[in-house]
Amino acid sequence: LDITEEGHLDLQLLRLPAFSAMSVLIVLFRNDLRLHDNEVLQRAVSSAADHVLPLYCFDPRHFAKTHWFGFPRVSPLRYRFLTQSVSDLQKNLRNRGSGLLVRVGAPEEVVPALAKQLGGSATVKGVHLHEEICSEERGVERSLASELKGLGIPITKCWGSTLVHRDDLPFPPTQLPDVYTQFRKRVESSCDICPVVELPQQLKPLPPAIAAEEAASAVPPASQFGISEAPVDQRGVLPFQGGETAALSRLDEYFFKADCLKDYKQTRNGLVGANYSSKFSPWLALGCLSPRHVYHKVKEYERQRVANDSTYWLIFELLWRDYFKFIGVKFGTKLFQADGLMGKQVKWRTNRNAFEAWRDGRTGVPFIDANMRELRATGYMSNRGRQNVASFLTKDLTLDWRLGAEVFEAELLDHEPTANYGNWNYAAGIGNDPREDRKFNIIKQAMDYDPNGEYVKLWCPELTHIPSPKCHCPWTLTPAEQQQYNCSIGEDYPNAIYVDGSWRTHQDRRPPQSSGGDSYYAKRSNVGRASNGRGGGRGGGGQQQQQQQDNNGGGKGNERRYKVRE
Ligand SMILES: Cc1cc2nc3c(=O)[nH]c(=O)nc-3n(C[C@H](O)[C@H](O)[C@H](O)COP(=O)(O)OP(=O)(O)OC[C@H]3O[C@@H](n4cnc5c(N)ncnc54)[C@H](O)[C@@H]3O)c2cc1C
Repeated sequence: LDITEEGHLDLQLLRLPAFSAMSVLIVLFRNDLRLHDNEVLQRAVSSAADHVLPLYCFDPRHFAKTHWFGFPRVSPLRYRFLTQSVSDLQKNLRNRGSGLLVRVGAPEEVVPALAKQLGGSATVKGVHLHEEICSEERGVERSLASELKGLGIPITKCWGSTLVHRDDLPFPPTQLPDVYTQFRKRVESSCDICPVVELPQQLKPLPPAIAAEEAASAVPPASQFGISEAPVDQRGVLPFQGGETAALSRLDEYFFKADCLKDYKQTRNGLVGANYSSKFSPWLALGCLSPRHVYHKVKEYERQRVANDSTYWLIFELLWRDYFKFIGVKFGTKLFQADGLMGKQVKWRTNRNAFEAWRDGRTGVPFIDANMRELRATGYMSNRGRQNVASFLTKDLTLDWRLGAEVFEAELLDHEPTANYGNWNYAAGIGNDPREDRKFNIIKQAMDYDPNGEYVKLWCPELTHIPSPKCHCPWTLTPAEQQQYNCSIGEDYPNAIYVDGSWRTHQDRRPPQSSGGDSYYAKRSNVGRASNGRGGGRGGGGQQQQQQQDNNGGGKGNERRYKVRE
């Protein structure tokens, strides 16, 4: 017999098999793949249950086809990021005396089967999970709840993916303002951000009956879902590694080691390099990083180093993420419909050749091609790039915006249904705020944000010898220039499938100065030195300017500020 120092019989050490007096809570992980700030896990481990069983289901439906056009739903890169995240979670749970059972199947089938295996409601006292927003995920929650009801097992849901808790909103989600600025101001003036939830160092043990299966369980190989191995491209802005461990280390690197947060607002629209923006999005999307944790780290940075426009702006951007999540709550499946949030009927084209040229980075418009090739090769594209390729697809090619959203869904490491489809609604001019309906001048954008052509040449090496700004509009090259720059248009690099009349004025811009001081980054960091103190760069222009700065695209607003500051 195992007797503890106090002389009590230790049932745990006896390793008794599952019996009816033992109680278990199942924690179903979905897009909350972390231990920090995880309320679901915290509630389960502080409950009266003897055992907590963390579970992740690889649901084959996630790896099937996209809804409208039947593209493969998850790219190899996205799959790799997911499996790295699940494996990291498993490792971190094991380090705290727990573990993660990984099974393949739909949660509404896997969880009831597991509950029965453990002894049904006599043993399993509940299933805990984070609540999701969109229709598919909510459908899973409903089916799961109904299956478990049949077994007499309750399901408990928690809200945990936004910075501002849904229950703290100063209005019901159905009355979410249609203008982001109004949402932001009301939230800023009346909401406190919840503190992060702490977990004990030692978690509750797994049910003994499952321990052996858990020890042997691992993420399924990509081939199980017909997904090929992910490529590695050294040109990527960051070697994105899935999981909470990498997420927390990226936060520490960006905020504290490289000290980039103080310049974020000036650098966030850059194109090449790891540190111009946070790159938190892939980890936020899978819940490897909690937005509340990011918020409290910003506050720590502000106390220790500096509080300025940039530190504020990162929270401002996280609120955009929240805004789209609450749009998802308010508008439901409208987010995914051709007519969008506004129910606006637009005659979209579906020209296959044009779409494939866009998707594959062969449009002959370098700024578009570079961005699409980066997405394909790395699973990431900058916000500036996303706005331009989305505008080009919907406003220049007038192709169905859902083609673009589904390509992004398949390929973006950070795909979140609300952020992805919400931003596409705005780009296509069918969102809930008509002021977000903007057409980007692709050549102006390319020349403003990539004045030396560094970005387009990184992803379209065919253009290497063409000086800037001509590298942004190769269709203007004479035959002699094509020969001189070793790039035959139509052979080495595609003919442009579309050239907009409004690009002409920018095509004739003079080449940039060759001094390093002309680069986007140099300009931006000089601007950064000028602003100090929270809100310092904001109040001056009155209501109208503020509205422009709040614009999701930052297109027109940002361009204007950029010029003024120059
Ligand atoms: C057509 C289109 C589709 C998009 N799809 C997604 C998507 O599926 N998932 C996603 O996270 N972002 C999406 N975005 C928003 C934005 O492009 C990315 O969040 C950003 O580029 C991620 O890089 P970062 O983490 O370095 O951003 P940072 O500039 O460092 O911003 C910090 C965080 O704020 C949030 N954020 C910033 N801008 C937005 C925005 N416009 N909408 C929602 N959240 C925002 C993100 O969580 C981001 O990680 C999309 C934008 C467009 C135009």
